[in-house]
Amino acid sequence: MDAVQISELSHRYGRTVALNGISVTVPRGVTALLGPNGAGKSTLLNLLSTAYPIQDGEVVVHGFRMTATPRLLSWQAARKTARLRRRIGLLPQNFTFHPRFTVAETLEYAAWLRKYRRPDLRARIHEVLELVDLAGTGARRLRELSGGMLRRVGIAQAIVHEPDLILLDEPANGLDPEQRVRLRQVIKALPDTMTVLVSTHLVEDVAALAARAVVLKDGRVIFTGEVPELVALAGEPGGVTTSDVERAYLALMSKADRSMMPLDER
Ligand SMILES: Nc1ncnc2c1ncn2[C@@H]1O[C@H](COP(=O)(O)OP(=O)(O)OP(=O)(O)O)[C@@H](O)[C@H]1O
Repeated sequence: MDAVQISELSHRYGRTVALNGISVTVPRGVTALLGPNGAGKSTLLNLLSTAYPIQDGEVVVHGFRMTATPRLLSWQAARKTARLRRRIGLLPQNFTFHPRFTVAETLEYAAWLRKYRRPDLRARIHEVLELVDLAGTGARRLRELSGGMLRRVGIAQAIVHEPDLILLDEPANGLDPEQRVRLRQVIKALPDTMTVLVSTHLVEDVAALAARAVVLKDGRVIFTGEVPELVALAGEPGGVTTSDVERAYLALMSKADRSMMPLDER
């Protein structure tokens, strides 16, 4: 059974329909969540992370079922959400922590927030810093770090409590090319027991880091499957280089645009 199962999930902000009844499954490993601005990527990640309550539809994350709950949460539902939250790690789009915190303090705080208690927390932090290519930086203050390093601290705080599901919202946004490459290497090296969903609007991220992709447009899923299947949609057999994926992505977008036009204008 796939790690994450999403059924008929919808989300509105007032009159804006951000997600329009999407159904999709996500297996373990790295999946790219691709789509243009406003497609609904952040909304989906916020719903999966339990940051937003579910309005309509259902999500099952590693065996935990989440559905719309009445405004007045029962204490059992609140406890269930709190338990699930400990199994999830989120790097939001605007991740910040206190600039005077050291890297190690930031991770200790993130672990405490998730009620992750281990007598050997220091050893876990050491292990995580190695994983994100920040070994030896535990005593440095966040304000001294570069943007790329901060982003890797962001990934470290998302995985320190050994979650099953990691949600990374546009982690490479605004980084220079070298830092982007480094960040992708870190994401690719995450343990394959984890389910990692990485949102991006950069097609090059997909070719470089994910085996699978989910493509969203206007709150709908317009593709889900292996990256080579996405490339094959462009009608050309072959590799999964950035330009292959880019061609396929553009073909998919224009096909989706056509399918939303009145019939006589296609
Ligand atoms: N808090 C909000 N209030 C009102 N509308 C919102 C809010 N957040 C998102 N939206 C709208 O919902 C739709 C989906 O937005 P969302 O941020 O999920 O898309 P996205 O794919 O993450 O876009 P981006 O790549 O720009 O972050 C957009 O039309 C957006 O304007």
